Amino acid sequence: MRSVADHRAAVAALFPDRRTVSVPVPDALGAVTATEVTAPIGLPGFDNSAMDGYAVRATEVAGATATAPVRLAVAEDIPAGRTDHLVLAPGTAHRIMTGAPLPDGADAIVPVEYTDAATDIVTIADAVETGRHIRRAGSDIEAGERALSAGTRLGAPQLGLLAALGLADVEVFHRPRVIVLSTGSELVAPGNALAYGQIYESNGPMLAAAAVEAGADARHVHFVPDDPSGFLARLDEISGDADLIITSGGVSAGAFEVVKEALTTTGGVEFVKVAMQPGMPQGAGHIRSTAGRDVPIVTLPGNPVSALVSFEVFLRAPLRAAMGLPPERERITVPVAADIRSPRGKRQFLRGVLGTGPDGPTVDPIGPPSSHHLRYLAAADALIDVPVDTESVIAGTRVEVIVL
Ligand SMILES: Nc1nc2c(c(=O)[nH]1)N[C@H]1C(S)=C(S)[C@@H](COP(=O)(O)OP(=O)(O)OC[C@H]3O[C@@H](n4cnc5c(N)ncnc54)[C@H](O)[C@@H]3O)O[C@H]1N2
Ligand code: MOO
Repeated sequence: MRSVADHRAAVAALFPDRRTVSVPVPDALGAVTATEVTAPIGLPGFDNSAMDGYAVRATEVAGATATAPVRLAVAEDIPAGRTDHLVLAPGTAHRIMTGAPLPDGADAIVPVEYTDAATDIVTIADAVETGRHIRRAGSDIEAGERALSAGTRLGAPQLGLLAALGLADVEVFHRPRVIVLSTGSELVAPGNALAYGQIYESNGPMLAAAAVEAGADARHVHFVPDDPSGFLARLDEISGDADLIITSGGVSAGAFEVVKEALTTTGGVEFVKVAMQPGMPQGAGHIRSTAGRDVPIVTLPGNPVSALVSFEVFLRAPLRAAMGLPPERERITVPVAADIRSPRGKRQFLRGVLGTGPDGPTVDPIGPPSSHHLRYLAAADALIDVPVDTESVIAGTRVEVIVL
């Protein structure tokens, strides 16, 4: 049997080197910058008002109080969006709105609340110091400064900054397009009635969600029955648009193992047993489309827990690395709250729940080890990584845990 580490290396080797692409900023959510982004303009781009009010010379309103207000003629209205350069003549004020350009000569803004809001002669009942409520050009970022470092994951605020800088496109690492194809003649799409012996297809949406959660551009397509020629035809259809295909099911030892049967005939995919539980039967390689495209393919076992644990163990890290993202899952070593039995010769990834004991964090194994117990997988927030040569772990022993 192949070790987990060796199969991990085989899967990682399928991923091509990171590729840089330029994408429109609105489409870049979740991507990682491939290069540093330098501000092409300063922000703000011009001195402007931080308040709705009146642009003044601070010295001219220095003595203003409620009982001894200052009156100034309102010479201009400056709403945001005015693009002409204005000059504030001595002894006047300009009515100005938030974000509007500051007229030359003005050095402070009196908020409208401290005035009578007049449009001809404004009565100002409070003094303001020089510079008050003015947003200076370049006070957020200067043109030529670093706006984002290379390797930044683009979330909403980063996209906002890029847009504010007037950048239409951004250089990012290509996010692999992942397509998930489930196989199984027993499968029925959720929302339809089940006949006896049928089950709802859950691996497609689950694995696509796992890939999206990892950062990839992933989707699942409608499953196919256990028919090798139909399976190969579907693979060919989806291979034009995928950087990675993940299949589920049809890779173990019985009859009607559609994935193994079809891809053993075409070649290019190696089927192996990996010394782990769940997730023993695995396959990895490339398929060649009729259009001549070689697409990496990873064939996961059909048992739902096996499929998702296999994704965690083999696919999550290389997928993230391909997009410039760190592996992200934290590994901790904590005492286990109950005894564990583990199969000889297999590295076990057991579902667990993190908790707190009298001496700090602990992990509690939940559910049986067999790989159809989706319910316990859904309740777990950790995978307990039991080494291949360990057959039993006594409660209280420290174990390595992958925090989900
Ligand atoms: N004689 C042997 N039998 C099995 C072995 C073995 O070594 N010798 N390995 C077992 C192990 S371990 C696993 S894991 C499974 C893997 O089998 P396959 O990858 O061939 O998967 P299937 O047989 O197609 O399905 C297994 C199981 O999972 C259900 N399933 C499949 N696809 C989906 C889906 N998309 N959504 C929900 N559930 C799915 C399927 O109905 C089966 O119950 O083989 C063992 N057998
Ligand atoms: O390897 Mo299977 O994944 O144990 O059920």
